[in-house]
Amino acid sequence: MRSDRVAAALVRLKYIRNASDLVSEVRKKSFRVLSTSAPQTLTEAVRSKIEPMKAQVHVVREQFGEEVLGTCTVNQAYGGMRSVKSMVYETSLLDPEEGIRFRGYSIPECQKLLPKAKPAGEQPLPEGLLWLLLTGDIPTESQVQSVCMDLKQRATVPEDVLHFLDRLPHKRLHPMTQFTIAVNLLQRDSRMTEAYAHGAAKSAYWEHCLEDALTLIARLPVIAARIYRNTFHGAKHIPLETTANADDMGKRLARSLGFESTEFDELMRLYLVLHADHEGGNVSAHAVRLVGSALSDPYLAFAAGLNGLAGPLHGLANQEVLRWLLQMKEKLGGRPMTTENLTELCWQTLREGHVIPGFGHAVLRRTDPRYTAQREFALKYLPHDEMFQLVSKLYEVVPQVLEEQGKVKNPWPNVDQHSGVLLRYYGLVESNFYTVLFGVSRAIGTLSSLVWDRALGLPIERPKSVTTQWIRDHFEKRSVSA
Ligand SMILES: CC(=O)SCCNC(=O)CCNC(=O)[C@H](O)C(C)(C)COP(=O)(O)OP(=O)(O)OC[C@H]1O[C@@H](n2cnc3c(N)ncnc32)[C@H](O)[C@@H]1OP(=O)(O)O
Ligand SMILES: O=C([O-])CC(=O)C(=O)O
Repeated sequence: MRSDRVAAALVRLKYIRNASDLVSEVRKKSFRVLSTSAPQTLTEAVRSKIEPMKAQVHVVREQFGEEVLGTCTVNQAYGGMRSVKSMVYETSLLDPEEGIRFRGYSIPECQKLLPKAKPAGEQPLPEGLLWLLLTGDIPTESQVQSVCMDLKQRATVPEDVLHFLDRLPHKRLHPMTQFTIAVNLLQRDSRMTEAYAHGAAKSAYWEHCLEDALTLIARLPVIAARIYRNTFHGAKHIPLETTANADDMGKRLARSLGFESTEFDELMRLYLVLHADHEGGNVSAHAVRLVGSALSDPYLAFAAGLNGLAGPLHGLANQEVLRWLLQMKEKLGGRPMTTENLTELCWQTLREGHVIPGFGHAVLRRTDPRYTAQREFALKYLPHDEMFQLVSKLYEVVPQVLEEQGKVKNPWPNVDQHSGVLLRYYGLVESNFYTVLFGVSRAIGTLSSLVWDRALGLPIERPKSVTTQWIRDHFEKRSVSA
């Protein structure tokens, strides 16, 4: 009965043609309005999706609201809640075997379908991914151009914030610490916080959140470049004129860091796309969701995500990988990169009680497709690079070592195993900085998702915790009464 009423309402709203369409529409990955004219701005496009999506959520909750989505065993509660299905996150979904899909599209599909830089770009523009994540649609060329222009206009950071960053003790503060300081400083510009203070309606939060998200995403390359040049290049900043004709985020990032090659522009585009989103449960995405659920604005929420990304088991692993690879080369001395020599050095790492960085994953059970995409880039542009050859050889060696060790659930490489050698090849050798680049990209996914959290009016997150004593009492009582 309830679903009949829902169907009738949806027919009235033109989301479906008749009640029998309801079930098939619910099964589709996105709920599209039947007749639309293509919106030109991102805000209009998101707006056009909100009511249909709310209707879809409504239908799903009506139909399946009391079904069990996942269970949580005592071991899972102690074990980082691994594979407990207890969140809904719309922008991407991770399959353990296949890897990430952004709004249903795999990485190779995104590389094929998303618009490229004119005239000869081959990698997808991050602005296109942003449109896809926010709306669920592959954008047209002109839609992507509108996002490029919008972000370019927003890509300025107040002088006093830059000067504050200039005065930080760069040699003593990790670039990720400088990065979170910067994002917190920018928080004073939050439109969402301002709107909340002026009594904005809950139904309008998403739009303020989107405003903040776009401004923050646009500003992050400027901040990243400032930190990079302050920390590693004696505060010699790249003049603004140099980036004036950089019309997309990838190129702007490359140029403001101080790199001039079009190949590096392409690498930055690819990098920003690959690292953007990895469903909702990873540390950075979950931190953004959690903090945002208290209605902390996107700046505060994203700063929390960055702090999570800065951990060595998560985003910082890319820094650790490059260090480990360089140590490995040093330990090899002049010896060749044979299977035997590399196997021995991997065992040495394990015997010292360390993880092998860039291998393993909490969810993936095969080679990360983000690794594969970077490997393809390397095969095209730097096949003879010695460090790439080391990474290639480790692809053969490490999984065997980890299998033999016997405790790792996934012996295959993840995204972080590959990024450093690409950056290093083009001269970005300062591995301490790598996670900042990861953070610039992660904003695209986590903030898109945050906009949807507000659009759907998700409540404050508050799972129930229990104590070890509670678990004992609960299950002991149960076995007595059985
Ligand atoms: C962008 C990203 O965040 S991708 C991940 C980046 N992180 C890394 O590359 C760091 C190296 N990898 C790891 O530490 C892990 O594989 C993680 C953190 C990614 C996943 O952790 P988990 O889900 O707990 O992995 P898993 O269930 O396979 O762990 C089982 C055991 O194998 C160990 N293990 C997992 N990966 C590795 C590895 N690469 N090298 C050595 N041991 C490992 C774990 O430490 C754990 O040991 P313990 O039982 O003594 O505590
Ligand atoms: O999914 C995870 O847990 C970690 C990861 O690869 C990411 O966040 O990119």
